[in-house]
Amino acid sequence: MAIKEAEPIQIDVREQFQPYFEGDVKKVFQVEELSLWYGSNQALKDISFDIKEKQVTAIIGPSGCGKSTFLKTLNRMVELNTNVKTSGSIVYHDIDIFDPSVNLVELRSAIGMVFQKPNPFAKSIFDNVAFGPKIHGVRNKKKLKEVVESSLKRVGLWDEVKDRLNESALSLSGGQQQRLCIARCLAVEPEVILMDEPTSALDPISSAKIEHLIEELKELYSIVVVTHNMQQAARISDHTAFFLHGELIEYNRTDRMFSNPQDQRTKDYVSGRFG
Ligand SMILES: Nc1ncnc2c1ncn2[C@@H]1O[C@H](COP(=O)(O)OP(=O)(O)OP(=O)(O)O)[C@@H](O)[C@H]1O
Repeated sequence: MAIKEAEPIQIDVREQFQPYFEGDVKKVFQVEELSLWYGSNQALKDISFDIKEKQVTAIIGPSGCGKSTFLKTLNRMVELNTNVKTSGSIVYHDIDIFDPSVNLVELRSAIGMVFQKPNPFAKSIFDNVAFGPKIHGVRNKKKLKEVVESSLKRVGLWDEVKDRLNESALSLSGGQQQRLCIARCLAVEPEVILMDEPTSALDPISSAKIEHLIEELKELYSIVVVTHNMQQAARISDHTAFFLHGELIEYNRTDRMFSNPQDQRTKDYVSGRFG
């Protein structure tokens, strides 16, 4: 009788030890020696780190340390301020975003942004979401309706607003307005979403909804979120970057950053000793 060869046992080591296999997570941004000045005031100093694809990266640090500036540099919105100068590079996939050939409208739709204070346009709920696609040339009404519906569904707002799409967006609650702003951002099919303290103007229940949404969205998008709230960073992010006085002090997996920070200044900040 022929002896049957034993089937090799398939153990997916990567799955079991996922957290230790970070090397093959793709990068969406490679930030190299980035510095930025507003006039003569240097707000970012020699920042270098990679931002991973389809993960949530939190930017933390005390007020004035350069978090928002860094975030707005990732899609060059910071240049809407006058007298901004940068050095170093940010490579988005394989494109240097500072290259003069980069189309800023395209860059900013690929890398969308959501702000601290919900800022819907004084237009209907429908028109807020349809705005971006219209600007990008979508004229077909059926297509626009589809985009509006799918974007509102993705942020969990559809059931709440489907019967009042023509009402003003300003009639929504703060938390609903923030989800609408996220839907507006998703409607132009970005790849990256930058969020600048997206819950700090919201009540705890609305904040929890946004946090939950961020967790869902990272399946499809790379998310970079500035937050003052350390518990929030610990809850929602995979990686955390700690900034201080315009410098990147430490960048690590969030669990390690909070359980075993390498730099004394990070230790002090995450334990609430300053900031
Ligand atoms: N438009 C601007 N013009 C000149 N200086 C600016 C401008 N925006 C920010 N700065 C300066 O750049 C530095 C970093 O500011 P930034 O807003 O990025 O910090 P932050 O960490 O996001 O602060 P916060 O948590 O208070 O929002 C600060 O010194 C700030 O005064």
